[in-house]
Amino acid sequence: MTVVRVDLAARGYDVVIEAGLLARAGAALVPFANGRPMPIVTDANLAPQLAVLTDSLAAAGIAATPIVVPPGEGSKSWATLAEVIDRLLALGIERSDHVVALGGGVIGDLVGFATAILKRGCRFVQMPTSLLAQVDSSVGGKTAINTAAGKNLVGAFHQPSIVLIDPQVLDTLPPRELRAGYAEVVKYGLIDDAGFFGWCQANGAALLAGDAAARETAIAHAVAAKARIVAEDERETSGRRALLNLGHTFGHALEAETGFGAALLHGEAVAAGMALAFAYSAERGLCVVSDAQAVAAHLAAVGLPHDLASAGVDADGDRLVAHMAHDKKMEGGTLPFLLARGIGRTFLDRSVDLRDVARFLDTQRVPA
Ligand SMILES: NC(=O)c1ccc[n+]([C@@H]2O[C@H](COP(=O)([O-])OP(=O)(O)OC[C@H]3O[C@@H](n4cnc5c(N)ncnc54)[C@H](O)[C@@H]3O)[C@@H](O)[C@H]2O)c1
Ligand SMILES: O=C(O)C(=O)C[C@@H](O)[C@H](O)[C@H](O)COP(=O)(O)O
Ligand SMILES: [Zn+2]
Repeated sequence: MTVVRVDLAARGYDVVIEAGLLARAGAALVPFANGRPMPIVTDANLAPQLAVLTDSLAAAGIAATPIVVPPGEGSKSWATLAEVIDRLLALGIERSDHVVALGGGVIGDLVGFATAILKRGCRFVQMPTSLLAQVDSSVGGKTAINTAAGKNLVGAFHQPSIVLIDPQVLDTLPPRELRAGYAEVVKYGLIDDAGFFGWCQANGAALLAGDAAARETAIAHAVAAKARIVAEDERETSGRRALLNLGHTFGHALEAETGFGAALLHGEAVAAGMALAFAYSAERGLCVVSDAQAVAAHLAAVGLPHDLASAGVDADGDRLVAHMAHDKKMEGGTLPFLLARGIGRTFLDRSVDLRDVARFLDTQRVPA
């Protein structure tokens, strides 16, 4: 078992990583139970995992009330948020109650936001079941839904009380989803840890082929890295946490362009976005071309999008930049951009002109 502490004083919490934890989660959840049935929000693809969890809770003397929403990014919506909140209110939820988020990043972001605003703040537990959620979204307290104007535009910082990660549940995750989550693993190397990018180059294929040791190493490494960054800059005010947004300004624009859905998953968009951020950094003379090539080559080698064409996007630069207008990093009309001086040397560049980003994107475009 690995335990990583997210050190946020009164809002601090443990992230527990242990193979087989789902079946033992009931005992771990006893301190968070209140004598009434514990609500578990999950999606319809996770029926087997929900059954294991409810059995484990029952063995610990805790009844459960499942709330099942449709799978996919579409559930990060006003409609599903309202449905979840109404169900929780109907259950008579109190502020000190815990709601379990059992699922991928969609469930974690949705439940985190629902509990942030219910009665001005109820508690929640993250039980991430996708690689992306285990290495990134379950830790750090960013919660949100999407709106017609863009990605994650309505949300709150709301930390969970505990994060329970069972790497074994990844055995049933579809390969495409595993790959998408792997993009956020690679991100940690590109941000500030060139050695870990080297680890990814050496072990990424094994991880994606199901190597349990490789995936546990990646999860523990990613969680520890994210916990450190979040502890330094919980609310993304100093610029430190913004590093976790590498590839996301491009990526969110690609997600918006493709309709926030199965055409391009979040992790896939981030993969293409990171490759574009490195290509743009190389074009601006900030990093050597061979670093940008190494990033794109690794993403391509594991089957992830690594440019506009492989992301399935042929929109022009102006159109993609228009999607960036709502980016939450926007300050006084300018958008600080995550660029890189090399692998493991990401920084926030406040001198980027969005017209130049549009021009760059046009150079990357391969018209159909
Ligand atoms: N809050 C944050 O810090 C943060 C960080 C990264 C991403 N995100 C958000 O996370 C979301 C993406 O998360 P995701 O990639 O987990 O998507 P997701 O929640 O849609 O899960 C991916 C798919 O895999 C299925 N699934 C999940 N676990 C499974 C399992 N063990 N076995 C079988 N199927 C399983 C789900 O039903 C879904 O169809 C995006 O909305 C993104 O914006 C948030
Ligand atoms: O935790 C963070 O901080 C991140 O930026 C992690 C990202 O992987 C994640 O996709 C996040 O939701 C993006 O945040 P946003 O502020 O750009 O909506
Ligand atoms: Zn992300």
